[in-house]
Amino acid sequence: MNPVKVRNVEIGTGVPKICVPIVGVTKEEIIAEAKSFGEIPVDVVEWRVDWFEGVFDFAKVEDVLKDLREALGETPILFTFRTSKEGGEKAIEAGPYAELNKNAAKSGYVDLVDVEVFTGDDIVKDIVAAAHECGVKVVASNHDFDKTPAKEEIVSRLVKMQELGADIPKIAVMPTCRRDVLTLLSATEEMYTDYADRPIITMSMAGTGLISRLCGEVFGSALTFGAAKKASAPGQAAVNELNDMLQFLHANQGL
Ligand SMILES: O=C1C[C@@](O)(C(=O)O)C[C@@H](O)[C@@H]1O
Repeated sequence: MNPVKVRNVEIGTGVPKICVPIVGVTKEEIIAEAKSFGEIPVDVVEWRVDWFEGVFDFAKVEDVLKDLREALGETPILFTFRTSKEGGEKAIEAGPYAELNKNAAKSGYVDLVDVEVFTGDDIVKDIVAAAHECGVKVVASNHDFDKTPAKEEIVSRLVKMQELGADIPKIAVMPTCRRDVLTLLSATEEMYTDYADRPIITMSMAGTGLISRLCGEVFGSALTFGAAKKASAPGQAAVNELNDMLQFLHANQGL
């Protein structure tokens, strides 16, 4: 297992890292939210740029990124355009999607970019190469907001992300019953133990799946999303409580 180091944060060792999403619409909202993070335990900030009103004008995106970087100091920034196909706010064609992510990586303001693995293998490889050229890490992702695929399917998607060169494979799935949560955890354990040579991120969404956002240290998920103001997906707990739970589980691993 090779941890991924972004700024001063090591993803893949010890307590799962906490990522807090920003889902503001205007520049003012986005920067105000970033400035409010001073007191809370945040390892990584995700800017969900698909919520931003100026997302299709890169000059506006870069203008926000510059101020975000200033507001966040050394906290790593994960740049994410979540497409409407995978639960995000807006649709985008593959070409502009690739351009946006490559421009974000080139801007020098972001540390990680999220790339949806089902955008297409060639485009994913192209974004990965461009990001790596700028020293930016890639989180490959996949989301199913309706159901939980079979364990073998979850593992094979995570393996595919790894093969395409992503630094951190990630999958979020919706449980339709309690057993689905076990399927996600079992897939996580299998990927972590048998296939992964890098950190992975997994979660089962909504209240039923919340347990999966707490126990990553046991089953092998290296990072978990918590909410500061507004959650970006169902099942994200408040970040202070989330941190307490992670610390509790970590402190008692030696029992
Ligand atoms: O991929 C993810 C995970 C997520 O969907 C969640 O369930 O916490 C939240 C998104 O903002 C993020 O990009």
